[in-house]
Amino acid sequence: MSKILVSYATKGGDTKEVAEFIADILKADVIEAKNLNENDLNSHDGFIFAASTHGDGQIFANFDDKLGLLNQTDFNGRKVALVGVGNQERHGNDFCSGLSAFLPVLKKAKIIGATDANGYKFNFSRSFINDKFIGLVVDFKGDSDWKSRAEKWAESLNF
Ligand SMILES: Cc1cc2nc3c(=O)[nH]c(=O)nc-3n(C[C@H](O)[C@H](O)[C@H](O)COP(=O)(O)O)c2cc1C
Repeated sequence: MSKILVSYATKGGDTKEVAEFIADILKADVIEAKNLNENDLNSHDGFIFAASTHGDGQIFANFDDKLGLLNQTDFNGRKVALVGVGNQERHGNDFCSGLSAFLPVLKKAKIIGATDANGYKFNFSRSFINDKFIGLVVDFKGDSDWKSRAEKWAESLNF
């Protein structure tokens, strides 16, 4: 069985809750991104990286600080799924845009788990590419049903 690591960055705890919920379903290890190191990356077969969007559509700083580490990692075809947490009503011009910061540093990874925009209303997101979000996006404060969305998504992943 694949050994999966969920790593998350959160400002106020929303992304932590989402990450732990998903990790529980997949029986995955969980680590906060600020503690993520090379050893963690080398000892797992598949990954879920979860980050909220802050600032002007930026990935939350604690994962921004780890993008260099991810860039140096040879994912060698290993699978990575992405989770963005944001707020479509207040930040509909950049809904979960920060998630897109992972794309340039995940060279050689196989990115899985793209989703469609069903149920969302937003103007723009840098993470919405070719009519798909590049991963799961969660409107934590605006979507009281985020758990069923996240559960379906987690169960659909083929690590
Ligand atoms: C200053 C600030 C800027 C934000 N900018 C965005 C944004 O550009 N896009 C978005 O989707 N959400 C944005 N949000 C909403 C947060 O991503 C959202 O509240 C999220 O649930 C926070 O998760 P966290 O507690 O894990 O950091 C912003 C929130 C704050 C406080």
